[in-house]
Amino acid sequence: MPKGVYRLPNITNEPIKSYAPGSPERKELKAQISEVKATTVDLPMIIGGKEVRTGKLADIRPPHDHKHLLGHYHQGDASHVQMAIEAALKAKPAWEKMGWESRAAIFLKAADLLTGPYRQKMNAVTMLGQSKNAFQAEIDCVCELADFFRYNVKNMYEIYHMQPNSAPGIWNRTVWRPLEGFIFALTPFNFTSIAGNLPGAPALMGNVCVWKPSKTAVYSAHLIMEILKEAGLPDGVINLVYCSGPTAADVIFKHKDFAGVHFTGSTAVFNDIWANIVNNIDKYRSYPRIVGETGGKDYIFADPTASAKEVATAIVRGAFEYQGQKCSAASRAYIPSNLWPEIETLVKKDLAEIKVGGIEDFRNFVNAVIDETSFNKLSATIDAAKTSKDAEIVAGGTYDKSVGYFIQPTVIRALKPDYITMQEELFGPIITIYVYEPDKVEETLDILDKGSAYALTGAIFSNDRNRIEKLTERLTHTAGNFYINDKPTGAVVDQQPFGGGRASGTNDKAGTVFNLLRWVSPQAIKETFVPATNYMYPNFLEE
Ligand SMILES: NC(=O)c1ccc[n+]([C@@H]2O[C@H](COP(=O)([O-])OP(=O)(O)OC[C@H]3O[C@@H](n4cnc5c(N)ncnc54)[C@H](O)[C@@H]3O)[C@@H](O)[C@H]2O)c1
Ligand SMILES: N[C@@H](CCC=O)C(=O)O
Repeated sequence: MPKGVYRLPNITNEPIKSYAPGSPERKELKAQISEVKATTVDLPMIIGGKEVRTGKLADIRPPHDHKHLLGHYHQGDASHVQMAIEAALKAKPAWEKMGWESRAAIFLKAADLLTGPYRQKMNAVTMLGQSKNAFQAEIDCVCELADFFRYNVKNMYEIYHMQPNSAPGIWNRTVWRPLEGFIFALTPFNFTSIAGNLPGAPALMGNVCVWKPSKTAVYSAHLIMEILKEAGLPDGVINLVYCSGPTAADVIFKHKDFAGVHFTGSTAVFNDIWANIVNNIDKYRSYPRIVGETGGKDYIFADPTASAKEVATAIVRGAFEYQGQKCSAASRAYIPSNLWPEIETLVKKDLAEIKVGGIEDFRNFVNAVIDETSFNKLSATIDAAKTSKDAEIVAGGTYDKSVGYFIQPTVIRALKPDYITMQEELFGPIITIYVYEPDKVEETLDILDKGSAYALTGAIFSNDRNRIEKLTERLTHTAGNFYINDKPTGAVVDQQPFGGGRASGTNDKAGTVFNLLRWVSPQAIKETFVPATNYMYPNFLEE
């Protein structure tokens, strides 16, 4: 237990390195990419601190170069999920007794290992495994993951300082207890930082976890475990299993010690999870915490006074960075007809310059989409738009999977505002534009508001302060992260707390106190210094 009310080290956002030609970090990263590419790894599950190999191997291949083998991972089954739960529950008593400063030190050390000796390995693994270019990898798997680990510590510290008042003669205290049972962290492919944060945040608060990563992000998940182990995380606090989502769900959601799920992924899967938990509600010791950040159909709305160049740049960056595989990616835009001809020309000019290809050529702005399933869905969407009377292809529209899963950045113009790609999340480098008449702003805002089930991110562009105020008010419930004159992607921990409402999730804002509060069950303690010795209160006495 701590003997002192310790102050934390100063915590700031991890600076982003540039990887400009000639920079030392570029040279180091290229060397790491070559090394990771030349090595064939064999990745076990990690349960109770032990490496678990099943011999049932699945390939790890770069999405941009699917003939190349990076290695294998060992697939588990229901018995491994059960083992992971048992290992977590075994580790729980010692972990929850450990002083908060030791838990904090482990995650602060992990952040320093990640941003120091492991920086370029983590970048290389994420770039090769998830097809991210150097900049996209750096902002995700290094900077954002380190920010999550560090700001979670700062936020835990603030939570622990949230203490009640005490009347004379008593001392009231709040104990920020971890939850009873274990947490299930179920993570997506697209952000290594999110994958590390979902088990990391509950663990920091004293919980134990079973972590099932996406099958297309196993390599970076395994490296996060290595770093946490080196940082001193005790065995069994986080247990990494590789099996299908439904296999894990079937064991976990029937377990009496299931205490909560920390999920990021698609809305359909989250709905399935929620229903599964409801169906098993009688089995649990406590009401489980359900935290899920899910899909988006994120928008750009340009007002007739907006700058065409600024809107065009936001479209190109917002829709096509990381191949549009950000939950925040701009995937629908409402553009006034007075600006459209200029915006169309500018977007086409940028897209003519943009290079698409593998991650080793650092000039490539767009890399491959995550897998063949995604490639097939996106190429079918493009083909449907080509033949639809309600849409036309403005730019891109080609694709090729012979070497990697490449989809050319594509702009579709919807000729009616409810065309399918204006409503549904695609998760790829495709944006759909609806051109509206400048005298129809109000009607268009209604279409935007009701046109999709999601409310994750949104951006407005305008050069008129009164309109900015009106648009901000009118669109209040359409986005958990709302941008004025900026693209809707690239939220930074501690600056733009991230998460959305409606079908986009529970909006618990990763990296903040709001999220961490979901992983604790506060206990109020009242201690009386001189206890009462007479049961009577004065009002019962005779006159
Ligand atoms: N709101 C956010 O903060 C945020 C951030 C990143 C990604 N996302 C969303 O994530 C999605 C992309 O990621 P993805 O393709 O990895 O998502 P996904 O929903 O396909 O998978 C997420 C995780 O759930 C598992 N899973 C899949 N089916 C399951 C089932 N039936 N039962 C239990 N588990 C199951 C997967 O194996 C994976 O580990 C997009 O919809 C994107 O918008 C949201
Ligand atoms: N936080 C990221 C999105 C994470 C979802 O995939 C952003 O703001 O672009």
